[in-house]
Amino acid sequence: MTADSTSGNAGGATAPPRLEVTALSKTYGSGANAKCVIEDLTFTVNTGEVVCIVGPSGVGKTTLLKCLAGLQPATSGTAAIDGRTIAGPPPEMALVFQDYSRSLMPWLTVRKNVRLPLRHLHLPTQEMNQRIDTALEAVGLAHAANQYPWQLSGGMQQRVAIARALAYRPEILIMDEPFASVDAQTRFELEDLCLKIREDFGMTILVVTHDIDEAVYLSDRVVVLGSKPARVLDVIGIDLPAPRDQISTRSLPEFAEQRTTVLSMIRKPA
Ligand SMILES: Nc1ncnc2c1ncn2[C@@H]1O[C@H](COP(=O)(O)OP(=O)(O)OP(=O)(O)O)[C@@H](O)[C@H]1O
Repeated sequence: MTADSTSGNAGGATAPPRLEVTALSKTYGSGANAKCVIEDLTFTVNTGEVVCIVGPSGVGKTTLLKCLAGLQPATSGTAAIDGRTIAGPPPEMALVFQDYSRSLMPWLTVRKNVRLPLRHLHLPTQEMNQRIDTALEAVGLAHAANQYPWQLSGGMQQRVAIARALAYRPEILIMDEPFASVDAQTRFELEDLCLKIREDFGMTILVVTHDIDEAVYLSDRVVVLGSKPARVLDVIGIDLPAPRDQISTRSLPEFAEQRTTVLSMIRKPA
């Protein structure tokens, strides 16, 4: 099933999109050195949706995420939250990157790492502690609050990075290949954690991943990118029953069908 990339109404019949990317292009350099990395990208993410972006390696995902996070301007087109063009880091957004080992401070305990982004919110101490406790509880790391990142496994460190984003209570969570560096079992657990976060906190979640199965498992819709320059090939609605389950969902004939749809789209000659 293919959903129209501009209608974006999988999450509600008339609700406007939470995140709206419209004809977004990014060119680095100028003149003879100009390199168009992203061309005319248009897609939406609705409130409470999980949307995955898939595409070939080096497609320009970091470039796209930097534009969405307000860290660099688009060359043309817009990215907007609730209709407001993103011109700087949006306060309602948090990011989780793949490289958790570099995003955590090794000299701070888990608790202090999770507290880092909250310093700027000037919260009363009690509320700050409550947010940290709730976030650590949500990722199953309440017991590790006083340990240091280097005392934890890779999967646990990535949970700390996710807890840090959760404690900030973003309305929109953007994750860049967040589970790429962990073993298969941990990856499944973190995928389920992602779905649980959506249920528990009602977050809108955008995930970049190279893993087609992961994209189908997690998503309400999958945005398929073609490369050189990156452009939207299709937006595919994922029609699988909820709640999703690592064994039963992945065993469904519909899962295999949707996986094949996404894969053939990626492998189709440009
Ligand atoms: N600041 C920059 N100046 C010039 N070119 C850049 C810049 N940043 C990225 N690029 C180029 O844009 C292209 C896409 O890079 P980007 O990092 O966005 O891709 P990616 O999908 O994140 O890659 P990967 O999958 O390898 O992490 C690459 O060819 C890269 O060399």
